[in-house]
Amino acid sequence: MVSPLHSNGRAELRDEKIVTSIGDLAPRPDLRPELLLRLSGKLQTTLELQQLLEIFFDEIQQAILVDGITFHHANNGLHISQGKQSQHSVHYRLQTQGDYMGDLNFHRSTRFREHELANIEGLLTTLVYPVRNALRYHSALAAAFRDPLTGAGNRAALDRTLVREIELSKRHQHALSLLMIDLDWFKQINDKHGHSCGDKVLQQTVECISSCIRQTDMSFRYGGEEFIIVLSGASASGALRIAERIRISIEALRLQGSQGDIQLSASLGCVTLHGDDDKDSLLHRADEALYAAKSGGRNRVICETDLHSELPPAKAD
Ligand SMILES: Nc1nc2c(ncn2[C@@H]2O[C@H](COP(=O)(O)OP(=O)(O)OP(=O)(O)O)[C@@H](O)[C@H]2O)c(=O)[nH]1
Repeated sequence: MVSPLHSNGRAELRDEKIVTSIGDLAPRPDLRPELLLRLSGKLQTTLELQQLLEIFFDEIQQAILVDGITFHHANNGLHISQGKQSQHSVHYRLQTQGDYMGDLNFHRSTRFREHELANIEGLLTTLVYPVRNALRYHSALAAAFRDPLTGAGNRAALDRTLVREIELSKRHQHALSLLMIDLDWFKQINDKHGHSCGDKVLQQTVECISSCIRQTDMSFRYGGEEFIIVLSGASASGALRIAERIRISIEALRLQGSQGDIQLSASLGCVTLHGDDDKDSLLHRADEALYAAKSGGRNRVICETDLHSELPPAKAD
């Protein structure tokens, strides 16, 4: 059912309604049937949420003047806006058969009138199922790029991200750093406490890493107990600070295994993009730095600059 909730007296004036299904909201007489038909047809041409809302925003202008719309999905962090956000807004929660499908706000500099709200609701009936299909498509796509055990990005996601971030970094001349992280003596944890305990350690490691980085930084599972962090905008010194923070946090984890406490530590390689780098050369240098951290005693961070400073000085002729 549609249940209005009015709240006035704040900077943003909001009305709130819930759209539960197409059946709840019958199209109103002052919406031309051909408009609804065309809108429905256009909304079926894409599964991309961004494009869907673009089409919706453009088309509804023929029935009602709206300055902007914003869509927000609390569970998967989606936030999309079209047009501009004005002082007045009306808010709808979209759901079908109990499935939450996001929140949609309509914005305007003047308050919406009753018959306009009725029109918006009529228009919304065309959007409910296309949004549901787009959300399912989005989830399927996200799952294809996620490691199912830890929720970190998988190798395919890493490849795509690195190619994109390297290109952006070169185009906009901002720094890009990468950390390669490998848990120390992980085989012994599996051997002593069992494989499922090892799995939990991997999950907690990813949680720990996520708590040390920004939401915009990206973490990936590179191999069994090996992870990559892509730090967009981070210089070598910034990346080193983050790497140390991760190393200390992993060492501080208190984990209980089937055979007693687990003392965890990790080794990290830290590299920063050079002008002539591509994805493979960057990963190769990170791997070298990580190898040096392992052979240097583990539970440490090695930067590529450390590697070079260890090289013997060039011989004078
Ligand atoms: N539980 C669990 N173990 C895994 C998974 N993937 C890989 N492994 C294990 O990770 C272990 C990696 O062992 P090694 O490569 O010898 O590395 P390590 O014991 O950490 O030693 P160093 O890296 O040299 O410090 C192997 O025993 C793999 O079976 C997984 O998804 N779950």
